[in-house]
Amino acid sequence: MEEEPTAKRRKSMPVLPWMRDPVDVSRLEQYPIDLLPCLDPRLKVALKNMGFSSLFPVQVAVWEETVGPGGFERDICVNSPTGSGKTLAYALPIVQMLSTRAVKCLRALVVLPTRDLALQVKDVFEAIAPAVGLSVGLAVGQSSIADEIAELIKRPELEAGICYDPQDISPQLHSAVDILVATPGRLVDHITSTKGFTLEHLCFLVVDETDRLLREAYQSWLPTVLQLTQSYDGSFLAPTDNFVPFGALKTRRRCGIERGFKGKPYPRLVKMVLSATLTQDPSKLAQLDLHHPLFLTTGKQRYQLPEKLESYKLICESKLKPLYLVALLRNLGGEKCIVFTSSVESTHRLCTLLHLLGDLEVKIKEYSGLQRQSERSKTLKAFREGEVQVLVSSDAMTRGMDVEGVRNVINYDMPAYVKTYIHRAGRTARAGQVGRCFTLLRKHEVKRFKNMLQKADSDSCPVYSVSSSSVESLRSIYVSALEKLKETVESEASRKRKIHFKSSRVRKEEKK
Ligand SMILES: Nc1ncnc2c1ncn2[C@@H]1O[C@H](COP(=O)(O)OP(=O)(O)OP(=O)(O)O)[C@@H](O)[C@H]1O
Repeated sequence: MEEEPTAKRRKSMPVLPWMRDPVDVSRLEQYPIDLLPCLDPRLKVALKNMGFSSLFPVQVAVWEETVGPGGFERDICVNSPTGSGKTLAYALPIVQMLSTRAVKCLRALVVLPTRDLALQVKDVFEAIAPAVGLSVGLAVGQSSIADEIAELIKRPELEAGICYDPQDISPQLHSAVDILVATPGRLVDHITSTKGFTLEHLCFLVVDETDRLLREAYQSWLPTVLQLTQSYDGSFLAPTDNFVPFGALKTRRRCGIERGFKGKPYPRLVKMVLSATLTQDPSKLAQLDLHHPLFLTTGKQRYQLPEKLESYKLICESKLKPLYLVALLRNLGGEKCIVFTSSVESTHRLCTLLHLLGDLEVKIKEYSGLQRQSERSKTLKAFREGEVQVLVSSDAMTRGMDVEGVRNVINYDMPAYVKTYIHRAGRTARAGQVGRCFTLLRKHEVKRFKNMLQKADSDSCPVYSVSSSSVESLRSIYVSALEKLKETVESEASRKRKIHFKSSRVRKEEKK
């Protein structure tokens, strides 16, 4: 669940000086890839193969401040709406910078809060990095640690029949990847126990979904990474050694307006932190130990919804809420849709109930933190491929997920915080596409919802109505579906109790 500072804390919280003078990304236009200065032609081809012909504004802004005239002089903090293309905004400059590397070693680390997100980001790197001979690895615990190590570490070829002392071969172990996409837990596992795994050559650290990652300590992954990458040896690839014409790209960073910056050496480790709801809390940001950060944001408001998102509210009778949902889903006529609930339990209950109501001609699946990863991945794949049209999801899954063709998001339960609204709604209307977000409200929630939307710079949220006859027509099957739901939930609970009892008995017997 997203959390927000209370109004009192928000008022008293000072904004860091560098956050008061941001670069406004909304003033930039898309930029044709063909004209982008300094872009390796092989990457141009890779981007075209992805179907991209121009860079989005946030990607142009980051390019300007990194590969472009900004020259990676400062760490980059990006606060830009969901679906605005933040992944490529950091992936492209990193791959461009590493494209000239001579020796393979781990130079870029991207950390994400969940495995599904990490897989998604790895796919973006995979679409461009191989074009310039770079390899990308994944450390998320999807496979066994041994398999992961085999992918990440290159072992020397040893002669058969000879016994080697593992201590002797350790120095000859090398990274098999240039870029690593990781979740914090598995990253720490590799740091602490994988022979040959080292961050000593790291040039780029990306903390995506920063506010979410900073909220949870995850085995102190951040202090550990920072400690291992602190010493400066001057080996950073300063991009400004060769003069390059930047055309229309410009930066104000070279004007020397930043006090105390001139003459500072390049940091060996460049950090890029990004979110659609970047924290402004100084104590949280301090954990990142940013080097002269540059803040890139969109517009004046702290939170921004995608430009082509339409928000609607659907006011329902409390007891008949599921029927309003069914009526709404019928109206959407099989368009891809994500339904968000407030907890993993209600996700499961709602999904079961929708199946019991059995009135919809769409395939509905549950997607929540209560399920095994393999099950979740299977569901997500089916949703991506269009075999499943409706995903009933818990909040744990809201952030970052990029599924093509999601036209609608439904908040079955009203989100508690504006940040949650932003991340949920942001699963649609991505990359400049249109999308709709419906929020089911009980009468007493209407005012709170209105106040919440104002924080997201959105005043427009018309009422969406479903016909009362379509709700009424479902009443008769609803009563029996509710009874069946009760039975199903009880039998699942008793099955779980039995499994729990059996496994604790086995454990006790093993101890004897
Ligand atoms: N230059 C581009 N041209 C066309 N499509 C693009 C471009 N860059 C990114 N996209 C597409 O835009 C979509 C959103 O990108 P991405 O997932 O990086 O957004 P995001 O800003 O990280 O969103 P979130 O905050 O929800 O994580 C993706 O489907 C991606 O393929």
